[in-house]
Amino acid sequence: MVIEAEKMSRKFRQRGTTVEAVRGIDLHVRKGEIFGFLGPNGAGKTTTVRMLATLLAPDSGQVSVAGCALPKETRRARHLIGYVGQAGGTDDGMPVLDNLVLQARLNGLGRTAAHEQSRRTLAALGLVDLADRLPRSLSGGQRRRVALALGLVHQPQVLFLDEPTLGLDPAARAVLWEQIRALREAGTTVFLTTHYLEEADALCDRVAIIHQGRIVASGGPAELKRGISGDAVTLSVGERDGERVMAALEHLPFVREVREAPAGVRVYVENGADAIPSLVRGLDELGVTVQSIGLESASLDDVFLKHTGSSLRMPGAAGAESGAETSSSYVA
Ligand SMILES: Nc1ncnc2c1ncn2[C@@H]1O[C@H](COP(=O)(O)OP(=O)(O)OP(=O)(O)O)[C@@H](O)[C@H]1O
Repeated sequence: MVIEAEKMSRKFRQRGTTVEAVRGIDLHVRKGEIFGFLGPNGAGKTTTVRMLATLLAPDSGQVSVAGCALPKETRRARHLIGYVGQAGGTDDGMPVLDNLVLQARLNGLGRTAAHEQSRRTLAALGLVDLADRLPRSLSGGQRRRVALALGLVHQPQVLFLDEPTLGLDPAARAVLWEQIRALREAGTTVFLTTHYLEEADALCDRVAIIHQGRIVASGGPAELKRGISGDAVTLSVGERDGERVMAALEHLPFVREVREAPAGVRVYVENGADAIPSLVRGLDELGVTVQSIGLESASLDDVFLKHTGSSLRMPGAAGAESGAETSSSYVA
């Protein structure tokens, strides 16, 4: 394992109150995989990634990264890992190339090696044209790619990325995903935090889901979704009828589970297409009008929902995103 954490915890004390940001988590990340750490705002993602990247000391627990036991071997570990925080870490008053050279020098490379490695990294990420630009003049997507270059310039074995695509449009996000996949092909282990379900699903070999400082599920995205199995049918029935509908549908023999959803209910069944006519008939008998019906395969959000009781997709929630997963909707 390239990253191992056992019972890692961290509290913060602020103005007389204590926040248990990370509550005794275990992590095992294999060499050469993209490992996603998925959770909503405030779940403990940044605190965890900063502890693994030697930037914050845990209160308790055992941590080893790239074969270095922390905190004992922090200095050695720092040469073997790269870290890209949410702020990106660029010096805005310095051209992109100089930023990289400085970063390489800080990581112990000599002057010539630092220049060579900086140019090589810019070329690998398609950033050669930006070498003389100041970071503040770049687009959001370009800045993220420069931040990635800074994390990579000393050729780390393990790269930590804290919300690498936060706020980027889908096209810029897709470019970064390709670059992160290319790192995996080259043997780099990538540990990234995200609150985008789609990102965890599409990019990561394995994920851990964190909620209120605890890991509630972990495994490959497909494996986690198989644990849910079947389809999810979303029925919009208006808030007034939600509870009555839940009670009625729970009793149907082919229904595995019913949960509250925005403006309606979400029903878990083996085969959604087969179930929809019976669900609509059942509601019709109750005198409930169905405004719309959505059919999806179980998603990582369903995994999140199962383990936490809330959805990352609820309106206004951290992970809410539109059109992230393929779904078909019918208006009844
Ligand atoms: N330096 C600090 N002082 C006090 N509380 C902190 C500090 N850092 C984090 N916290 C608290 O710890 C909890 C976890 O925060 P953390 O930043 O790790 O979450 P996160 O999952 O990364 O969230 P986000 O997606 O918003 O970045 C939150 O309640 C946060 O307010």
